[in-house]
Amino acid sequence: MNTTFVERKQITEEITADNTQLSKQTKISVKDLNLFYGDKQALYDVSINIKEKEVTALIGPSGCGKSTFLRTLNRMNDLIDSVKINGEIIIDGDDIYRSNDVIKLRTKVGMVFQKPNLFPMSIYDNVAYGPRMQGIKNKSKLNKIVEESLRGAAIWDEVKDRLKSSALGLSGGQQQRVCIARAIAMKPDIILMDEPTSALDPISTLKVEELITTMKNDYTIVIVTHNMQQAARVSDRTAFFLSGEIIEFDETSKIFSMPNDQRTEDYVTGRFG
Ligand SMILES: Nc1ncnc2c1ncn2[C@@H]1O[C@H](COP(=O)(O)OP(=O)(O)OP(=O)(O)O)[C@@H](O)[C@H]1O
Repeated sequence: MNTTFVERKQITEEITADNTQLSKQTKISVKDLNLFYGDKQALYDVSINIKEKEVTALIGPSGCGKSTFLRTLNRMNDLIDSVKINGEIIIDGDDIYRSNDVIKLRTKVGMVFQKPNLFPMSIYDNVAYGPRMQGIKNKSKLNKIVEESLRGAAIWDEVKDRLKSSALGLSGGQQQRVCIARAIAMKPDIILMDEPTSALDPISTLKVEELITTMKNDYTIVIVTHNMQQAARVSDRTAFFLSGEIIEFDETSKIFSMPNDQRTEDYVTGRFG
């Protein structure tokens, strides 16, 4: 078949656009990651590609290394002296353990912890804290960031009339959403969540889950959860960890309905763990 130059150019552009789309999809690429606490190995040859603007759930029994793995993604384990790491974690083309700019990394990769950990200051100051540390002093700029972040965390309407009140006066569920707003205020690309609803009541849990589902339009989210229903409800892909290894990583619907590995099936059906 003879194609004209214009047709060939168009086809090439389409293929390039497709490839760009494909290469854009992996946000975090982890290869052969091993982590040791002193002599004790906690992660074994972990390799995984985490896609952008998706929710990836990390599941597995207690002590299997989910939180340890999550913390490698923004180098939180660097804070522990005995930790040794080898392998590769590439985020947006940068090997994060070869670069020394940990502050930049933690700006790009925000984190929300198990228990709300707001500072004993006003709601406004909690959310404005990070941007102020980055040197933003302009009042109207800060107001805008605080409002956008609280809106982004689906808590604006509940707190807009009490921004100057102590954040610690909020309910646990509200505090956790302000923690999410505080993470959003740093304009991250990736948000890591370590069992973000385990300290919350069922209604607050549902609100945070709804929030996570809408947030994936803007952020890549990696969440550790012990709650199988939660993983099934909020995530696109799920990684099953066991004894420091990833046993299986696939679309969440597959992991929960037709896993490849018997150990995954035993875990998701509650036969162990
Ligand atoms: N700071 C530390 N020093 C030494 N060992 C640690 C440290 N943190 C975790 N470990 C060990 O590493 C292994 C993995 O722990 P990790 O907390 O990552 O597991 P997890 O899957 O997140 O568990 P859980 O679901 O109970 O939170 C465990 O054996 C744990 O005891």
